[in-house]
Amino acid sequence: MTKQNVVVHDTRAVAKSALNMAITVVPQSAASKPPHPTGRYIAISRKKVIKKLEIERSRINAWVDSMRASSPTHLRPTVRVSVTTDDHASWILRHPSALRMFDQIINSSKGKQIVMFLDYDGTLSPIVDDPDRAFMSEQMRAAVKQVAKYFPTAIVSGRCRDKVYRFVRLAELYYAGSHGMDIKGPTKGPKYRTGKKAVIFQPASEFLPMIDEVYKALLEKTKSTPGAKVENNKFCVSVHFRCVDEKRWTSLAEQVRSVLKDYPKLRLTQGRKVLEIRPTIKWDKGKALEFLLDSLGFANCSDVLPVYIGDDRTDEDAFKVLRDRGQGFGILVSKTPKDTNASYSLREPSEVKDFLDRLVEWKRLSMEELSRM
Ligand SMILES: O=P(O)(O)OC[C@H]1O[C@H](O[C@H]2O[C@H](CO)[C@@H](O)[C@H](O)[C@H]2O)[C@H](O)[C@@H](O)[C@@H]1O
Repeated sequence: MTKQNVVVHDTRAVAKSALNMAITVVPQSAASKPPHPTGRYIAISRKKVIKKLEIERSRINAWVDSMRASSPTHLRPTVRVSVTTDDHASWILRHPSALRMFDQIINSSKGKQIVMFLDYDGTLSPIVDDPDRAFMSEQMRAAVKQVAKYFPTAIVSGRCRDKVYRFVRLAELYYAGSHGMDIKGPTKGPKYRTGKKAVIFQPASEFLPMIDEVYKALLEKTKSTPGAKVENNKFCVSVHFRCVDEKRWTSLAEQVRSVLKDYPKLRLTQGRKVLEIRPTIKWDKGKALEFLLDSLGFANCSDVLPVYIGDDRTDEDAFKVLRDRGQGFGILVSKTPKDTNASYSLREPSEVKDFLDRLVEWKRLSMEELSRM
């Protein structure tokens, strides 16, 4: 016998076994027999199992590498100057400042209803070490409140909806928490075109017990890593790397992966020094944006201009939806060049506030003008 095969009992178990290495090894002769009529089984070679493990490992390394690359401590000063000068100049040509292009943006809104979508962390509030202390300023709250007076406005966040509501505290907004998997309409304010009462939508509710379980398992698994923080976002979980010594990032990512191997219905995505665990359902911030437009009565309408402002990879799903629809535009909040589907850029939350203030001022003046006619 020169070769052995691995026999497992369905495709989901294949993935599970590949990660656990809890595999049944049988001789080639047995594995090559046709499947038993009552039990489904497939054979995979040891080579394939090893390949899967290698893929997993390189995925972990890729996450950690990209987190490192975006960490300012890893940019050598000499490199930083030359790279940012050239790259930034050409990037900004492709994604000009939304403040500088304000008049152009406003011109494209003629005859259309602007609908505002705002991410929370890094967009309305500055990034801080402690996720529980990511407060928005009173000035930003006032700006968002004014925006919501004139335009339907939604907060779309990876946070759990209740938590983001506690930070924002404005009842007149739509809130899409857990990356859009928990949507609720405003308890006050206009109902726009639909005339519907408050919207509630939770496409991943069946995952609640699983998310709770994985949250507890992650807490337990990562408690040996100083600085690691696990945040329960109701329909998803965040594992924070920000306060963890970079030397431990790979082992923390492996801890996360080792918990996840038992949950094939969950997947991992990456944000700003955070790994996010969420259901494999086809739902993201882009789908949430489309759902909200439909709920507001703007499905298949050409007289609507959705504007989405966000800073994170997960916001790219929404930027892409707008780009694909050829309707409205995304604004990326970033000081450094990044691959993005957004049309415009803003450097930081203070510029987001300036943009919102200008939008409100423009709307107020144009309404005054209309009333004088
Ligand atoms: O969609 P968002 O509203 O941008 O939420 C994405 C994640 O944001 C939070 O983490 C980020 O902000 C923290 C506070 O500034 C920071 O400490 C962390 O490093 C960032 O990744 C939030 O805590 C996560 O749960 C969200 O998934």
